[in-house]
Amino acid sequence: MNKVVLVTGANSGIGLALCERLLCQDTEGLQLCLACRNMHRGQAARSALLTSHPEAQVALLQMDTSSISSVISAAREVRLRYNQLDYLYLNAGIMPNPRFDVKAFFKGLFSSNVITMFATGEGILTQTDGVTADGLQEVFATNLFGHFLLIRELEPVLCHADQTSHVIWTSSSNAHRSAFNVEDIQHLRGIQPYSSSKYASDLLSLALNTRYNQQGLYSSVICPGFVMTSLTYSILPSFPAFLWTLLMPLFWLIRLFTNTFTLTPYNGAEALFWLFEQNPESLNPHVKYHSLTSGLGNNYTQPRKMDIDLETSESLYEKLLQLESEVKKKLEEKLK
Ligand SMILES: NC(=O)C1=CN([C@@H]2O[C@H](COP(=O)(O)OP(=O)(O)OC[C@H]3O[C@@H](n4cnc5c(N)ncnc54)[C@H](OP(=O)(O)O)[C@@H]3O)[C@@H](O)[C@H]2O)C=CC1
Ligand SMILES: CC(C)=CCC[C@@H](C)[C@H]1CC[C@H]2C3=C(CC[C@]12C)[C@@]1(C)CCC(=O)C[C@@H]1CC3
Repeated sequence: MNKVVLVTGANSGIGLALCERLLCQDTEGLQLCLACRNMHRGQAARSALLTSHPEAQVALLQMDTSSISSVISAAREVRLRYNQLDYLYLNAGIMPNPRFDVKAFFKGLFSSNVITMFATGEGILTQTDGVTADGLQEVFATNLFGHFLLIRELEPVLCHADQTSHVIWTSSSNAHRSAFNVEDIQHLRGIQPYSSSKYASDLLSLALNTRYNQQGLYSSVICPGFVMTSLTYSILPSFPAFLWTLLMPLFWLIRLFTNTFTLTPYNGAEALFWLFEQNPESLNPHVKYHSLTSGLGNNYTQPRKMDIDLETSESLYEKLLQLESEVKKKLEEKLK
């Protein structure tokens, strides 16, 4: 039986590396669906995958996770194309207008917190958020809410009594409880929308397991480590990509102290790939699976307990359900 795998944000970075790794492992038994907001970039990714795996079944799906109508019509298309979805990788993500606090970085360098700072980016990154056409905070809509809506819309192909399906979130070590407020789930009143959205995905994953395990749907979260992709290049915009490459020897050195410097999309996709091979029923809903790379360059996956609780995860879920019904009502009124 072919396994059907849908990946959001599949046209670059960690998402594309995951697709490449999945096809290397099993070209013929997979039906890959690349969900991309930009079809030109999606086509380029599909062509690159088919060049190295000409026999593979790779489909494209247009979806902008920040747009309610786009997610709803993409989900409708998925329901038409497939009877069952085995894996749903929720990987698309943004960190817009990042601000790198140089002063805090140098202060952190000479503190006992230096390893945590390199592993999580804690205390040195803030962002300025935008607002989507639907009136939602952009980071929340793209990284979390669009994906939540997608799961809800895909229930008929994800929930089967006799078969399990696995939803896998690309979260982050930058997901901090301190950045999240259940009274402000969109992070309207803060300067760390990225961290808030990733913490919310950790909470949401737990709530999904509570509500859906009996229907065969399981959810897990991973952290890819620090990976050089367009998302990280944008952190220092005046720093061209080739300068980042020049820093590689320094990063390899840092890797001797923190195995979270996975650096390449291939390494970053380790935990995503590892989860593909696991029985979802055997996984712990309270842990995050980290992609790690040792000083010698060996990849492995390690589970680490998350700083989350059931009560907050349930409150978040209720608020997401409420927002879902509000946005759907608005959409219906618009279509009338
Ligand atoms: N790089 C790192 O160090 C880390 C990354 N992560 C997470 O990994 C995930 C992948 O990021 P990474 O590979 O690093 O970065 P990339 O920028 O390379 O990949 C992000 C992907 O998400 C897509 N995307 C962005 N916005 C939308 C949208 N509105 N609708 C649909 N797709 C969208 C992008 O598409 P497009 O090409 O059109 O922009 C792209 O394919 C993200 O969730 C990120 O938060 C987590 C921890 C560390
Ligand atoms: C010498 C030098 C220029 C070091 C780079 C320092 C920082 C730019 C990086 C150190 C740790 C990195 C990190 C991220 C971004 C870049 C750093 C702050 C993330 C926040 C990127 C997005 C994530 O989801 C988690 C990453 C954690 C580590």
